[in-house]
Amino acid sequence: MQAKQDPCSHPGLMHPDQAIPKLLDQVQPTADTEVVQLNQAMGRILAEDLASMLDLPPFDNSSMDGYAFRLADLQQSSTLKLAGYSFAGHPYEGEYQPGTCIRIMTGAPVPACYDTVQMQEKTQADGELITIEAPDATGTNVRGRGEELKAGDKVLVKGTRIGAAEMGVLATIGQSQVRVYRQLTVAFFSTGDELRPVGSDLAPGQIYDSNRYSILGLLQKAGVNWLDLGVIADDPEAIRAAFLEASSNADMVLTSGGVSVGDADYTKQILDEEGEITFWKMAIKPGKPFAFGKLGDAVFCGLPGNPVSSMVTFYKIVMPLLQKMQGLPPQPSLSVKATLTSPIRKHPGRVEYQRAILSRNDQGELEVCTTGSQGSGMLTSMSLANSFIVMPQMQGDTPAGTQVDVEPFNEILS
Ligand SMILES: Nc1nc2c(c(=O)[nH]1)N[C@H]1C(S)=C(S)[C@@H](COP(=O)(O)OP(=O)(O)OC[C@H]3O[C@@H](n4cnc5c(N)ncnc54)[C@H](O)[C@@H]3O)O[C@H]1N2
Ligand code: MOO
Repeated sequence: MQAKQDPCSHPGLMHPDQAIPKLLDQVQPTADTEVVQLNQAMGRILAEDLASMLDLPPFDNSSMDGYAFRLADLQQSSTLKLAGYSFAGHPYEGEYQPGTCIRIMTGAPVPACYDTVQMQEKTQADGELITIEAPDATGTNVRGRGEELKAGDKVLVKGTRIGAAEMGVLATIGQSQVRVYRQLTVAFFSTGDELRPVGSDLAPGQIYDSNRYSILGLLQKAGVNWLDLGVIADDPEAIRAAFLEASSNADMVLTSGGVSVGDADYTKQILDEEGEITFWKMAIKPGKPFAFGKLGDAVFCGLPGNPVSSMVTFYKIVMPLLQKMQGLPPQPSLSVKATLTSPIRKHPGRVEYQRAILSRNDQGELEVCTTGSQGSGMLTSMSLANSFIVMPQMQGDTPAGTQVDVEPFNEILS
């Protein structure tokens, strides 16, 4: 017997694997760059390849507190005479005398006349006489100049998002400032007469506007500037005015609500009049009604009003668009297989992103269960989740015990 189709699906809906590349073709990376000080560079995207100006490390140095010496000298006697000191920042500058060693600290330069370091715990000091347990090989405990990188080697490539490690790497190669892509601005607002801002009282039939806050959180994680235009009433002229203000101040205009077929769903209509609508509706659940287009020079994304739908469409569609516009290369989404521990009810017709909890069982195997009810208005299903179970478009009901595809939330959602 044929499984019952998703009643909200119909044959015109495009699979996200087809639709997302088409949408990506319609946006371009920003060409604008600027130079920022390194302490302002966190989260920004590198606009140039960077080569090291230095060998790394820049000089031979000790990886241990101990003594530096010539390994060959230990063949005559395991006791060497202390000739001086090399501390980090204070190199030893004396001449080499056979049968000598120097006291050396971690990170201090190993003078060219010595080739090996022994850690303090494998030595014995008696005044200026140091008895050393011979290490296995010449060069032990010496971090050689250039062993990590040679001057001129490429260190970071254009399109890298600068995270904590990159901040440190840039400092290591002496970069006090860095050229990055211009930070994008996203203007956003919610539409709906039922929406009230937090901090106000609710009259019958009203709810708090939550989408603006989840979207704000996502935009902050995405590393863009944002312009919050608040809640706009279900009024064509108010929406038109908001569109114009948003599009003249931003690279992307993001709205939530009003993209379906209801009597007060004006977003698509005004977009059609003021700009261009190039795409609407995708075979995904939640998030089927998603509007895409152009508004002046800005890219327009109209997210569905249901709170989970707006987050899922942001994550699956808006995020890759923003990443491309910011100058990032395509970011692959990671997927793992896990065993479903509770059954899933699903109609064939749309790819479903079921909010889920991925964990390891006592045997160390990955297992996954949904967060429970999957209504697209139930935002707690997102806050409880650490992953999506991705159910293929034509999949129907699925029993516990099945291996399913799971996408753990990336840094944008966690
Ligand atoms: N006849 C049809 N009706 C609906 C369809 C359909 O295909 N045919 N699709 C449904 C699906 S799927 C979705 S998703 C929604 C999307 O509708 P809209 O984008 O027009 O959103 P609204 O109608 O404005 O709101 C939907 C829902 O979400 C609540 N909402 C809206 N904005 C916010 C906000 N900022 N914070 C919190 N909650 C918000 C709103 O009160 C509604 O409950 O359409 C279905 N209908
Ligand atoms: O696509 Mo809607 O987002 O199912 O609720």
